[in-house]
Amino acid sequence: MNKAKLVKQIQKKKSFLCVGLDVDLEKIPVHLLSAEDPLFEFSKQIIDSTHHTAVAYKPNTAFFEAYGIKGWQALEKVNRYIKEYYPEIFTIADAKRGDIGNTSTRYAKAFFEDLNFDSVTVAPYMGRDSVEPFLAFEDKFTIMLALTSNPGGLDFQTFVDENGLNLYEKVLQTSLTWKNAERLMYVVGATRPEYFQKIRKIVPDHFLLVPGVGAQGGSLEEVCKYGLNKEIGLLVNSSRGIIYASNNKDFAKIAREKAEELQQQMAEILSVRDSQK
Ligand SMILES: O=c1ccn([C@@H]2O[C@H](COP(=O)(O)O)[C@@H](O)[C@H]2O)c(=O)[nH]1
Repeated sequence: MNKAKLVKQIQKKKSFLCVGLDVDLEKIPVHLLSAEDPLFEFSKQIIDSTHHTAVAYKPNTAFFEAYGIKGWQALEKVNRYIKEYYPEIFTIADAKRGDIGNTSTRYAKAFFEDLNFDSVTVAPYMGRDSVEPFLAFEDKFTIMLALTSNPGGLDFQTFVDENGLNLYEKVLQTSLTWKNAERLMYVVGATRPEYFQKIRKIVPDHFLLVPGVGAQGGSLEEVCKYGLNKEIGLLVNSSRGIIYASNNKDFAKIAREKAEELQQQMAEILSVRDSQK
């Protein structure tokens, strides 16, 4: 998918919601455990009940990989289902890959060609040659970790160098010099709203994937204050806050209500912003 299609969908739905599919068999409603493929069945019902509110789905691959071959098959089925029934929706394999060049090429092929995701998350720690193989794929996006939402995110990412630059700033600045840098997006945690203004100065035009709203306590309003750009430029993710809002038979209905709540807050923020233009 290209950026123009993503932006068009965001404007049409008045939403920049990404629903995270962190499918844990210990958390899904018990009646689904007897389904032939519970990982897929749960994901499918969540997708069918939230697709009108969401512009992206983000299966976290760990939750599928944990179930071995069956998990990989379910992951492939989930992406294929979205592509078949809701082709306008952007898909993110949250896999946090990255390795020496020839290995990264194989990871990129796995997620972009074999599994056909629109994007994959990548850790930047191994540098240019570990990320550029992902960027070689046209109409695919590489979402690089910049400033993560977890408490340990500050262990290294805010380390300051001799020029006074935080590590996450160095990562952002350096990545802009890489080939096909326009195919980058960046992960910035919703739990770090005080950093968004600085980050937007370095990457004013790139999309930011923002996890941490909902279960991790991040605030949508705070993120939007400096995170929004002229094309909206945000994909705000919520996983547990939507998909596990109920673990009874009504889980899909409740997930829909939670997703609608977030989408309505987004529409409201966009309408206030438009009225101030
Ligand atoms: O900095 C990061 C990077 C990735 N994640 C992932 O996003 C979701 C968040 O789930 P919630 O249930 O909405 O908290 C999950 O898959 C994480 O692995 C992140 O949280 N922070």
